[in-house]
Amino acid sequence: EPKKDGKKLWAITDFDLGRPLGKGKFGSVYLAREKLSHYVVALKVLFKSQILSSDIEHQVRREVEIQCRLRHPNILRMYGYFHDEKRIYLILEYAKHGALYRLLRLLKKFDEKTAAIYIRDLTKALIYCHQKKVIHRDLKPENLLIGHNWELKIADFGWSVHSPSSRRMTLCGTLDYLSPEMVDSKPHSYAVDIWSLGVLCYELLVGLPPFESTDHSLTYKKIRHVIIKYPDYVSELARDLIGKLLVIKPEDRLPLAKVLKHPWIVQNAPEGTKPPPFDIAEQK
Ligand SMILES: Clc1ccc(CN2CCN(c3c(Br)cnc4[nH]c(-c5ccc(CN6CCOCC6)cc5)nc34)CC2)cc1
Repeated sequence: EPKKDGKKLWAITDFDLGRPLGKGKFGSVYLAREKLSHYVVALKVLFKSQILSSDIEHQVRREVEIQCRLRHPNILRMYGYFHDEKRIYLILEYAKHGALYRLLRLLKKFDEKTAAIYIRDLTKALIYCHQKKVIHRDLKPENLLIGHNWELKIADFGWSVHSPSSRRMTLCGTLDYLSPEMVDSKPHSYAVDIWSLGVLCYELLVGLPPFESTDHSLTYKKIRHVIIKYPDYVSELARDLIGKLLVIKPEDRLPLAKVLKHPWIVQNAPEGTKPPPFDIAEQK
């Protein structure tokens, strides 16, 4: 079979294509099965024309080079990639239970034990990323998928970069997860992922991100001054952890290693506890 420096050269003819799993601006993701092994994957198909016209070729290249190198139970695997005349194909791990934001919308919010297990696992994945000098920069429920054991997987490294970076990012996604230094387009580092972890922790417990508001300038203001309101059901320990992550000065944010030792995590997500299964009805 065709090979290039030892690696198998994939082609679309190696796969049976299944149902679309979702559509994005630059392409779609399909369920797919490798013909010989019957291995099920998610095939992200991107259109070269769209990528070139939106000048995000460097972003796609970085997504591939970064995600192919990362091997962690809480990071979605990229097994390989190939292209033809019109399209680029990314061969990704298939996450059986879809995106976390869908589960969050269905359940409204998670109990403190479930949220703590998710935050514990994401913290471990971020420690691994930072050791590999990768900043994710876009941690939010839309980019978190759920595997067959209900474990969280960080996906979509399209916005990740090698640290340190001051790349201006065109604000296309939600502002809710932007850290103060990114809002002010200052050079940013690993600490932006620690900030996002704090935003995510709040959103898992409350169902809405902490700085959400109708108009952008108000969201920016709330981020810059860390204006947070907690519903009374959020425990003191959870508030304490979130308060140590959502800190203006990047260097003052709680280091990831200390997150794993925080009493809210230790008490609610002791080592070995696994995420609960959810019997979400298969809505057609
Ligand atoms: Cl170019 C582009 C196109 C689309 C998207 C948005 N998604 C990004 C994540 N995609 C998935 C990836 Br990558 C890997 N594994 C997946 N698994 C799923 C998935 C799995 C199951 C469902 C349906 N279930 C219905 C019942 O409840 C549970 C969910 C829906 C989606 N989506 C993905 C799906 C598409 C991002 C970029």
